Amino acid sequence: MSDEFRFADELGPAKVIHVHEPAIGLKAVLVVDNVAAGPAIGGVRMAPDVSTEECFRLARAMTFKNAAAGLAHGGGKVVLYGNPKMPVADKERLIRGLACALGDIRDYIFGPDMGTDETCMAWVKDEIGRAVGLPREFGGIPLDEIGATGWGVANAAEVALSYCNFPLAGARVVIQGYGAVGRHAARFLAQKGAVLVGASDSRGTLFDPAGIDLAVLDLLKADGKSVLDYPRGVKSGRDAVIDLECDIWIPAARPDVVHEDNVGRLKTRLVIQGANIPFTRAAEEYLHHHGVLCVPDFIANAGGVICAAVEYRGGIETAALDTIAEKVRRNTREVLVAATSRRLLPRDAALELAGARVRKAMSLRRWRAS
Ligand SMILES: NC(=O)C1=CN([C@@H]2O[C@H](COP(=O)(O)OP(=O)(O)OC[C@H]3O[C@@H](n4cnc5c(N)ncnc54)[C@H](OP(=O)(O)O)[C@@H]3O)[C@@H](O)[C@H]2O)C=CC1
Ligand SMILES: O=C(O)CCC(=O)C(=O)O
Repeated sequence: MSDEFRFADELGPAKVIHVHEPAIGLKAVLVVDNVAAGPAIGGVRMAPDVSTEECFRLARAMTFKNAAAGLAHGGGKVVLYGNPKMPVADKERLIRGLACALGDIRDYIFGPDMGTDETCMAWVKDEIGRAVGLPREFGGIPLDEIGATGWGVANAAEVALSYCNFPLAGARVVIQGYGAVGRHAARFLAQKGAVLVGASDSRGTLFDPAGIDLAVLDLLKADGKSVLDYPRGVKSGRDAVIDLECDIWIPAARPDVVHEDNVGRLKTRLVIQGANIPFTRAAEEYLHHHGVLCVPDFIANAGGVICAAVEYRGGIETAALDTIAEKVRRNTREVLVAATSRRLLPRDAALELAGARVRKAMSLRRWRAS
């Protein structure tokens, strides 16, 4: 029993489901963490090296994110083993197979995450009638296409800057993981006068202190190319993104990229976490003690799931963007006020805020763990 319940604590997880269909090479894990506030929403992450532990940690982050945002949803996540860039017919077969396997788990609502997008969600909706982050043609709000999470990240950055000693206009930004979250965060920050000086992807890092032309980089990425194909700047390995000097550093890729052994290399003044669980606690503590403000993931990157919740209730894109700005700004302010006035790690202030809401929701349910 101890192995199956190795992640169990007073909040969850409610269900851990292992999906295996050898006939189509389908291997996946669903973690439904906590459903006190309502059915869990959280994306499907497709990558070759995911794990059950990563899935649990991401599902827990969704529990806190959804509670902090005041959504009528608990937290969950799916990891799907495979290369997200596989031929589209193979990917469609896997996603449709996954949807069918989990069709009866009604307390989980599918959404997009790394390696999946609105097209994948359309396949899920077609199979089981239950998905968010859908294409417009299905009446959805395509959250990655409109940059819902990047919009929230940019709003969090604006609020956080009132706790830093520099303006957004002219601020040098570095993005680790120039994908759906990263490129839109760069776009919204650039609209406010910030300058993208560095960006990385799975293949390497680009640095151009003169400022990267977002339109040129976006075209390259849309064409399946790398930041390394950008015509100017200095190119290096993907890990080098940690060393780039900047004012705002935004992780927007995989977990635990910054940890106690490399955090000392960061040369920045503000971190806004676009990715889920991108820094270890030890790294956040290090930054805190060195005066670098770090806005935690489940506060800063809630834009995507807020958009998904608005879509789920039949709302429209402008309502989603307004709701994201309002909720992310309010939560960022609340967390930073608590953190500065009580000298807390911002993550601890955020956990207090979200944890209290989860526990309150649990206390109102018949079945509760505490
Ligand atoms: N999409 C959303 O709305 C939300 C996403 N998030 C989180 O944001 C993060 C990014 O998600 P999303 O933008 O959707 O994902 P995407 O797949 O769209 O983009 C991920 C980016 O990270 C790069 N990347 C992948 N692996 C690595 C690596 N090992 N080192 C460096 N870069 C890497 C990819 O490179 P390449 O282009 O070469 O593939 C790509 O540029 C994830 O943590 C996700 O959970 C959080 C909230 C909502
Ligand atoms: O895509 C969704 O439904 C929710 C977004 C998500 O998974 C996340 O916030 O990490």
